[in-house]
Amino acid sequence: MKVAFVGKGGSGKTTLAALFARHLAGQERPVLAIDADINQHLAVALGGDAHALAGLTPLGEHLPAIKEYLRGGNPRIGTATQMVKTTPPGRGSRLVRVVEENPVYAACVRRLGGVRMAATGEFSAEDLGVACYHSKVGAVELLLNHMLDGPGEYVVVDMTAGADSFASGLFTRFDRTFLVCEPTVRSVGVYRQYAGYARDYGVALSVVGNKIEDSDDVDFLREHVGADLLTWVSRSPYVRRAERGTVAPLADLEAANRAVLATLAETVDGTAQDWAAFTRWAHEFHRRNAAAWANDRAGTDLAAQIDPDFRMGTQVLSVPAAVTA
Ligand SMILES: Nc1ncnc2c1ncn2[C@@H]1O[C@H](COP(=O)(O)OP(=O)(O)OP(=O)(O)O)[C@@H](O)[C@H]1O
Repeated sequence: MKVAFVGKGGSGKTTLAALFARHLAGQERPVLAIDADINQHLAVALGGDAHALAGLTPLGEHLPAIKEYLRGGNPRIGTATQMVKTTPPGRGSRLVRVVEENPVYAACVRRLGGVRMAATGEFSAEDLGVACYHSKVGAVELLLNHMLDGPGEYVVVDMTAGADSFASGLFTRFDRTFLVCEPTVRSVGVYRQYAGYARDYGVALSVVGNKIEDSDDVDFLREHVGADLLTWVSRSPYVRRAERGTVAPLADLEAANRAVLATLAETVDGTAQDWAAFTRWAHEFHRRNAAAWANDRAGTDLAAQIDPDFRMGTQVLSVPAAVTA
């Protein structure tokens, strides 16, 4: 399942993405965290030191080699020792799993705070002008396009702030997008913008309130975000200590905030169950459809016999009223 954290700059995307990835890793679930934020702070939020980012080979700087590998080629990514050693079974689109051995991961993925992570790379002078930062994000988009992630496997992406996160198609690649929202007019303003795009492009969006101090904060979010408000994280002394360089075990996070991480995981898994239900429906539909054709009964209202529609996140997939030629 692919999960994005988006929201206004400083709202807490990186903090919550890191906590969520640590929560999943702590439960031995396969997870890959990716820092696709212009401000690359995920490594430190996971518990890496100030030089942690420097130890990561950036995905964004190896786009051509990653492209070549995913096409079935045998490129050099990172150092020579990290080159793929086997010849692929012919050219064509190569798929990757959340956890596997491949030259892209060997070069670009490192374990930090118990979490496997990769990063697009820092914004640099070359990113100004013609080649913008989003060319770096292209490497993540490509990787996600080729990713086979089943239920129970997670890719957690810390996206760049505000409207910039929908300047590339990456924002449409997620099974669930968590919009981190402080109880402020500006943070809610970013939600409104994002909600419009989410509706237009079928993005499953949930709002996670952050830095909540009292019931007024919750009421404010409820008023402005309505049913999209999934849950909220309180202003946290644990996070404050982490900000000063002490990333303590997740067990030390306040219980209510730990419960929020479980809610996020359940929400993501709920999306997976919806897909599983849809897949079962689709198989049944095709089985009956094939049987109807075999018996020359095309035109029977098979779909209606199974189930009229399937709810998936915020979308309802309408099933055709009748099976016709
Ligand atoms: N629940 C919380 N309680 C206390 N402080 C928090 C909480 N969430 C985030 N913060 C603090 O808010 C600041 C911004 O958080 P963070 O860097 O995660 O935001 P961001 O949205 O990723 O920012 P950017 O847009 O710069 O990438 C940090 O100092 C972080 O420690």
